[in-house]
Amino acid sequence: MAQERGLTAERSGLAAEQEVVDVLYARVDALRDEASGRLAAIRREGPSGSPQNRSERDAFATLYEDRIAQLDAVEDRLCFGRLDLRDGERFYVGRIGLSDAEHAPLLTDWRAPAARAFYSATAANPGDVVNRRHLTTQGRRVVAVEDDVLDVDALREMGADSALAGEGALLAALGARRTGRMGDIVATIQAEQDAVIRAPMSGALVVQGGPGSGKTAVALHRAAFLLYHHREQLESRGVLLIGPSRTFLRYIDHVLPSLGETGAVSTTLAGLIPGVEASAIEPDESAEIKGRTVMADVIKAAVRERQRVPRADREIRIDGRTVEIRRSDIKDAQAKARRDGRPHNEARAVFAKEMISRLTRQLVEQLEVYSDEDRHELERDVRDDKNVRIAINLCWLPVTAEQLLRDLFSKPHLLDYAAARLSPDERDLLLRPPHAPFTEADVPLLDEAAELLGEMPGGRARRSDEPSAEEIQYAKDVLDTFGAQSMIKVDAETLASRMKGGTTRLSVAERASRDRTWTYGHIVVDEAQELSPMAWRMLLRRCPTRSFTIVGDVAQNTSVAGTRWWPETMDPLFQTSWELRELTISYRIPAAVADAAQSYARAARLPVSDLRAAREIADATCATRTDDPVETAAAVARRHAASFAGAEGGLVAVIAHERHLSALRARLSGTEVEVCTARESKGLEFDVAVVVEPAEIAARPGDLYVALTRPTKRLDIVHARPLPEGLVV
Ligand SMILES: Nc1ncnc2c1ncn2[C@@H]1O[C@H](COP(=O)(O)OP(=O)(O)OP(=O)(O)O)[C@@H](O)[C@H]1O
Repeated sequence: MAQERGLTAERSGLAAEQEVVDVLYARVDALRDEASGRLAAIRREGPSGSPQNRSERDAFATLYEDRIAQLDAVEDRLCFGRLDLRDGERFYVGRIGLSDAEHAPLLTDWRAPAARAFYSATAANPGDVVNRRHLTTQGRRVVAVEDDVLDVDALREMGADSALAGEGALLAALGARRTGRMGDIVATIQAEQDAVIRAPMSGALVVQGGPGSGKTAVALHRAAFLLYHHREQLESRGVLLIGPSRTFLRYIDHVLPSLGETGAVSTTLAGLIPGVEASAIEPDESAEIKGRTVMADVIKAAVRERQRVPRADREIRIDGRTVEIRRSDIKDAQAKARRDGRPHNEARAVFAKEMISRLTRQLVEQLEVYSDEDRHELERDVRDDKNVRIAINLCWLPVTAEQLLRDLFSKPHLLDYAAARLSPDERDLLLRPPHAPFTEADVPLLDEAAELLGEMPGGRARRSDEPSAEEIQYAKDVLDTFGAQSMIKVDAETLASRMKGGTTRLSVAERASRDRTWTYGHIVVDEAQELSPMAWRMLLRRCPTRSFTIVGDVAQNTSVAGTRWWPETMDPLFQTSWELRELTISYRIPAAVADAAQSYARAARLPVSDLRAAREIADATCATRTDDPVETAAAVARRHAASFAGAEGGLVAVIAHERHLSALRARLSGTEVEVCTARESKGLEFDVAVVVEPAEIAARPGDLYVALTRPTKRLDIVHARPLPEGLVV
């Protein structure tokens, strides 16, 4: 355990803590200097030596760069806590673990087992902790200390200061103006959140919680926690984080680096298929059909349709001789190719080889050829014959996933064949022009198709950037020789990949994002209630160990194909290997906003979780009835934005039905006010949310529940029509 050594132990208060914090920053500076020195030395050597030497140097340079970036990222609030234990031990908790030059511990990583008590000890259940101290820093300066005395008697016996402090650090964090970028909560993680973050990695952990209960924050901290504790297992495969939109990913993209982690790949579902753009919007009705599990069979049938048997036998001429393309041969060759188990495009080679061999046999019989040499020559002739190639292609058509889907949804006869289990009306809903752009609901179908089709002939056969066993062993030897393992914390497989990448810096994230078939060590899914059964299939393929963290709120579901009840979705996917946890406190919305939103949600029969707000704020809700909601909403938003124009800033959003967006944007141009739909606001938060005409947004009740729960300080409702039932402000 990181006992305080060489640091002033007895004095409390700002000055003493400043001394401790100074030592910690000095240590970070020293480590950064050391890494920079080593990096400079490598760079000084320049591009000399053998290619092997050069790629080793490049790999180490990358690792030192990563280390420097990691030390830079922990600059803000490096140390935020102190624990005093019953036996007199004391240690500090921070973003990373640090030891002094003699290896004596100085700072305990927040993810280490020893730091757990910092988050989980309570007055009712203090364990060994007598006092928990929160340190608030600005830059490198300690500006406040605040104690949670967990065992007052023990503290008195120790003769220490017993002044009680409240939840200042948490409330200060919650009350801070929003910047449009999510921050980490490492200094103020609450006990129920900590239990989720530190839960075991195996199986699926589903976290249900109302708006603002910290699901996103917890999911990100859990990713960092798992990467820390299972580094060997996770670093080479990476952790995948799935978010609902690119805007959302931008909103959260600072959090993991601030926790010192770069091993996670953040993307949307569409981002999992390199090169696919899925930006088109489609009606809910067709999106819902595309999300159903039956679509897996539809895609399978569409692929199978590319393996055709002509109506009749036919003859073709090869070098003046006639051979017969027989239906029976085609059927046998197809059966052989299917038995092979490879995806359609790759199994084509088996089919073609078998057909060529059968056609050659016909020629051998006609010509009465006996020598192997002549037989091979005939086989070559058959293989190179254009008519044979065409005939084979017609019976086993190679196709890309994109083309398969375009054909399926634009050719009624194909859809009738492949989707016979859908009703004629449902099939009509799926029809669209051949060059219509892809939608989000197409993405899992494209993935399903790509899985069944495999690489096109002539496509990439294997992942050439993956290191072999020998290359990994070599990397292990290099690590041992350089003795750098402890400083740069890298596993041999990662180093081997980087060496193999030569001068190109290929991180796990980069390799994974280029490869549709990449499988991850763990997957974190945010806003998971939105995913359709087909989307879940897509994600399961990417994590064969089925190690998932799934966070969401069924009451905020805005997707017709999404989840309304977790067991219904999770049981078929994970059988008994999943567990449900709940978060019950909202750290975002003030109490009055929580009451209004929940009362509406209950009236609309949404499956709401119980939610207590962590804060009460006066005048947190307001409703204005007006004949012109757009004009009034713009005026209200402008007024709030003007009040934030001072030094501290603050974010204002107007959330409205899509049809008002352009009018609102026109009225608010030149201001910083965000204008968006309820769905676009999903997962985001603002100091003030102005919700325009709730009755319109409530066409889908989950949309309105999302819109009402975005503000951290104030909800302004502007309406002409009566408010939906249950919405009382
Ligand atoms: N323990 C905490 N300390 C400080 N801030 C916290 C804590 N937990 C959550 N927050 C803050 O509360 C806000 C809401 O958190 P978050 O976005 O993770 O909630 P959510 O449950 O994902 O919400 P939604 O369901 O609306 O997407 C964020 O600003 C987050 O930083």
